Amino acid sequence: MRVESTDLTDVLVLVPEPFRDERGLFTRTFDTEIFDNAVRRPGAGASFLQDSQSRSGAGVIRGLHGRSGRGEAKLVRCANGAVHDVLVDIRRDSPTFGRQQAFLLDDSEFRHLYVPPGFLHGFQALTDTADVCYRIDRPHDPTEDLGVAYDDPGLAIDWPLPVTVVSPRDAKAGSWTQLIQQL
Ligand SMILES: Cc1cn([C@H]2C[C@H](O)[C@@H](COP(=O)(O)OP(=O)(O)O[C@H]3O[C@@H](C)C(=O)[C@@H](O)[C@H]3O)O2)c(=O)[nH]c1=O
Repeated sequence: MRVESTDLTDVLVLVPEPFRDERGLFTRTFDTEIFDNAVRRPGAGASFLQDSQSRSGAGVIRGLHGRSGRGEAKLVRCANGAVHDVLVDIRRDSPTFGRQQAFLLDDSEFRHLYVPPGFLHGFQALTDTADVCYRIDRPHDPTEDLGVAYDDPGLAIDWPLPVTVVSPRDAKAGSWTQLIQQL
């Protein structure tokens, strides 16, 4: 597994190295030792507590979601299909505060994102079926949900496909301006 830095401070891309043969492929999707070395924090990899998977149809957007309090660290990958994944840094003390970056996550390169606490996260499914798997380091708690509208003009995220479906929660999410006032 290779580790790449990104334009966003502390966000990493973990790139597995699949073994391919006539049967298909085998890939290790996570390696605690490599991850702990990359974030320079022994035990960091073992701290992921919940694994989740969502399935979306083409054009679906989920997000932008964040978490209040001490936030949550996340590992995100696309196990089936492809997604356009977007992160926004909401850490006021970060050199990349307010900046966003998009990543293609798919089932051919298997790139993973390591997202530390303090980010908004969202994605759009690019394929008829897109399965996104993610691990978090704190149990899910909806009382800490933060959200910003995926089409907020202050963020002006360039989503690649026409939007097909969003959840009722995401459809009524607040603005980027409102969020930064409450940080
Ligand atoms: C996120 C989550 C949801 N749920 C429940 C709540 C709800 O009834 C149902 C669907 O939840 P949501 O509509 O919030 O799912 P979704 O919109 O897919 O939420 C996810 O979006 C992406 C972008 C993220 O980054 C994730 O952290 C998460 O916020 O599943 C859990 O039980 N555990 C969880 O960890």
